Amino acid sequence: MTATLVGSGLTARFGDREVFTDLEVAVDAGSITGVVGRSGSGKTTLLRILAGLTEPAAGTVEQRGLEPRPGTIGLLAQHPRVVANPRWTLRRIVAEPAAIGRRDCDTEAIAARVGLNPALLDRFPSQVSDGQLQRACVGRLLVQAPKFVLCDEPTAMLDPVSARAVIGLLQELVDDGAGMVLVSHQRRIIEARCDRVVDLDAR
Ligand SMILES: Nc1ncnc2c1ncn2[C@@H]1O[C@H](COP(=O)(O)OP(=O)(O)OP(=O)(O)O)[C@@H](O)[C@H]1O
Repeated sequence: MTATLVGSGLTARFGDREVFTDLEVAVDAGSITGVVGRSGSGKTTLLRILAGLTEPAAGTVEQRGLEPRPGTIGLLAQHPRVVANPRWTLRRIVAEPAAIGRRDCDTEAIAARVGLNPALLDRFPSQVSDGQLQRACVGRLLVQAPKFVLCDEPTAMLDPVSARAVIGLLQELVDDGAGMVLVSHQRRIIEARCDRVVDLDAR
């Protein structure tokens, strides 16, 4: 059975404001579901609900065809600095999922795979650029190897070369069988990469 992450009848509400109502979203293993919509339409809120970080006002999120276990969902944020622990070196950020699972991790090899100079692994987030930090976060995802990856504008902070590299690495995760939800304002990326698209403006 193909593993699928499914959100059914999702409603998000903050105070009196309903951000979206009765939304259906699904992503199968090995495919990409794009999420588009104007600023404030609820893209980040939807990812947070799918990740279990925000409770929906109505609706359910389920992982079908999978044994529930920690680490099945990975997140890649728009602003890596907001999510990266400032007191951890990039080495620890990259290797932490392996440490949690008591697995070995060849951090240098991961750094090479994501195009991060291994000399940067012993620096802290404040000592590297946004692009370098985002590459470390992608390396962490490669170590985590989640079944589903939720990406919130993962290239918004990056120059075009780094952006292409990050998209290529994310595509590798999908080619290896992960299901991905990709929020992007770049219609070109959405049209080229996504198997399904949820348009929060078309509702
Ligand atoms: N914790 C919160 N409390 C109150 N309102 C919130 C909260 N989080 C989000 N909102 C509101 O919900 C709406 C959707 O926000 P969200 O960040 O999901 O939009 P978005 O589509 O990701 O926007 P952008 O493209 O600008 O990142 C916005 O009006 C926002 O102000």
